[in-house]
Amino acid sequence: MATSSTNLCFPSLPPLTTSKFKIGLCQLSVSSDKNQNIIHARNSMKVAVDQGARLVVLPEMWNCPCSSDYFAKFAEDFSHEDSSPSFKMLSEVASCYRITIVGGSMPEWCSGRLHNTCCVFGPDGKLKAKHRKIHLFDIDIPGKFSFKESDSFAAGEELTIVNTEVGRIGIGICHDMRFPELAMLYKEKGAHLICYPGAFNMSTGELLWELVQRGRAIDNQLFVATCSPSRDSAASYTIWGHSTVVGPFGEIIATSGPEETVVVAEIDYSEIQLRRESLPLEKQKRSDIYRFVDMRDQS
Ligand SMILES: O=C(O)CCC(=O)C(=O)O
Repeated sequence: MATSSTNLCFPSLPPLTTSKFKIGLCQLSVSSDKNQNIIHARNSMKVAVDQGARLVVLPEMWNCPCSSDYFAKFAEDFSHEDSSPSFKMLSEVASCYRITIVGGSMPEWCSGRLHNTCCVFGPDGKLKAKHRKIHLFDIDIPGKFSFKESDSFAAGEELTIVNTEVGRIGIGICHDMRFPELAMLYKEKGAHLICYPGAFNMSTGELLWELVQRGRAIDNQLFVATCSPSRDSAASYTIWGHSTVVGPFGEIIATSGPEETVVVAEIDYSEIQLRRESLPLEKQKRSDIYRFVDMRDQS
């Protein structure tokens, strides 16, 4: 089968002994041929690994066009690995190169429902975590843009934070990034990094994509990484692109344009401690005066 990989393996990499490692973001072009998308993702991950990436992140909907015409047709049931070629390929690539993969997102069938799901694999090829998108993207900007993700998918119900060989990682998918509460909870639970596979569009991308991820990073003084599909200007849902790594001071460590590319950047978790020491937001918080009261109860 075209996704076979045995001759591409690396010898096993030594365990991470410092707080530094390289992350690879595979900003992929996605077609309406699922097999082609799988081969393409595999090849792109090899490019990231060849540049030293120990953690590879894929885009939201890397194996399926971002369109309700395709989600159900392309969905896989991950509980049957043999009938889930996308899941199988991610597991093989993780074990073959001994890397951690945050596997973007894919449409998943489970108990008759469709979810927008991210699978995280460890260097042994085993599934470490599965995040189902919690906040579905329903938007209507009259005359400009409308999309109703909840017509296709059921929302996930759980946070996903996972210990990996490359730190403690919180997972969100695209619109999940707009909700600061989720990132705050990940910070509280000890995340070093939050990965958001995403696919912002042309109506929100330019203004908000970078702003939102920098906001999540600086509020919580941790690393944020986003990975998007590349832009296809002819597609019905035109994607913004610009996969990015942000540091705990809100600084852009690496980013891309809209085109297909692999971004590889170094993350140094010791920066988190430094930033938190020099600007101790945690100590400065006034939890004694923050009250989220529903004002309707006061009237
Ligand atoms: O929040 C946005 O502006 C875009 C979100 C999105 O594209 C998505 O969740 O798929």
